[in-house]
Amino acid sequence: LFSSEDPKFWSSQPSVGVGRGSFGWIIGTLQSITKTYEWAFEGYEKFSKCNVPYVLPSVERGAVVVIPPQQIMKAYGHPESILDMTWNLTKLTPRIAEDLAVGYEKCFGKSTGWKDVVVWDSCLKIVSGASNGAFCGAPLCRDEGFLQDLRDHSTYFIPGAMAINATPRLLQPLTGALVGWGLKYIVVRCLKRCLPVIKERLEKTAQLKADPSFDWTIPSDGLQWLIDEAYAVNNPAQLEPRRIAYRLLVVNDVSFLSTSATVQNLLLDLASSDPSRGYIQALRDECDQVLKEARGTWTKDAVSRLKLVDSVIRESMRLTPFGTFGLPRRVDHNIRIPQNTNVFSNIASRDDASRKPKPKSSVTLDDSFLGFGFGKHACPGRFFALNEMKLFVAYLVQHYDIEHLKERPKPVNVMWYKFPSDKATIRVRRRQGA
Ligand code: HEM
Repeated sequence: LFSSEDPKFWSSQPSVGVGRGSFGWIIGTLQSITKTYEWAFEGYEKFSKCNVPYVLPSVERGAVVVIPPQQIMKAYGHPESILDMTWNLTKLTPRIAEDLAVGYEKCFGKSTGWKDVVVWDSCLKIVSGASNGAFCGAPLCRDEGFLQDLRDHSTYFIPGAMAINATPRLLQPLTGALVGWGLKYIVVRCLKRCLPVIKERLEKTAQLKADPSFDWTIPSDGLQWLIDEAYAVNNPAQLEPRRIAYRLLVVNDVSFLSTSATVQNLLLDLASSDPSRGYIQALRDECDQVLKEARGTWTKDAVSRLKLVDSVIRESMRLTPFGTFGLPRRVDHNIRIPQNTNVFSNIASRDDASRKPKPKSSVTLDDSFLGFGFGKHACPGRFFALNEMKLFVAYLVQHYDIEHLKERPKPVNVMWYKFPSDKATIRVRRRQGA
């Protein structure tokens, strides 16, 4: 049950969610499936506000220590890397804008009459197409079968990992095998579609390297950068098509589910915002103005001028983060917390309004906004993600009207995750002349 071998440590710490008596921890661990969200607020009020760490039972990770916001800087260190794709946003931005438009037209339609759309499903479809425009380009990014396989892989992978973590250690080989078989089946489907494209890329790259006059324009996308990187390390094994395909899968797994979840929250926040505040119109005005100044084409510079859009994304991420807790780390030196203890940070319940923060971009990491994590392992894809999300918002407000939602559908809190409500719908219509 405990992730540390030192039961004395746990019983001596302030805690939330632990019942009384000998079975207190066991009951708490089971209750954590549905009560973690509630406990986050209790723990924040009782301990975090006074700068005191506390412990919490968790079915997925055993007992965890929750670090108070004041100690996050010290505990998590400083960021180390940003992804190569960030440096290439100049090339990628117009393509992402184009693929977003394709996705919107498929999911939200072109009719000026009102249409019901399922928010989560649409966000997954639009984001998977646009992200893969940057990751591997056409034809794969327009291959609906391949995109569906990628979506299946990511949506199976995360609950699968949670199921393995939540299983008692003795039974983990069994859950691991079950989850692994399911994933293997999806991987085979993905490979069937993408291996021929990867092999063709590799052949053309090799031909161009052997003969610089070979007539081929080198694509500018993540797949090509993976191939270039494989050449750069001078190890033929890295050029194995399957290995490259797995890397493409991993990039998709870490990226488009988080991006889709964030934009679906944003859509629901906008749709349910008080119409008299005019948020949507203000965003539309900013996007129209910036696009006009950029002479009708979305470039990296133009996107960087969308300040209001950026603030709206940051605020929506603050209001509904991807999880109640996050940034899991394992203690590897026995300092004041025993070795192997799991450490978490509270994301959902933070009293930032009282700190009067200055306006900051969503990609600026600070200890009062943990949407992209913090420290050494903060999200290296955040610049890419923000660029894509801003374009997502721009296309939405410039091309569609959104009917006001009286009540904002809530995410489903399971353990420390917030799963998007997959049935939530909104009504949209294409704007006249858009
Ligand atoms: C809105 C979209 C996204 C959100 C909210 C998000 C959030 C996060 C968070 C919270 C972490 C963990 C940070 C920590 O533990 O301190 C993370 C890690 C990571 N993210 Fe993202 N992410 C997003 C998009 C992306 C994209 C588009 C990519 C790649 C193209 C990406 C690649 C990664 C990678 C590789 C890591 C692991 C970093 C490490 O362990 O050092 N993410 N992300």
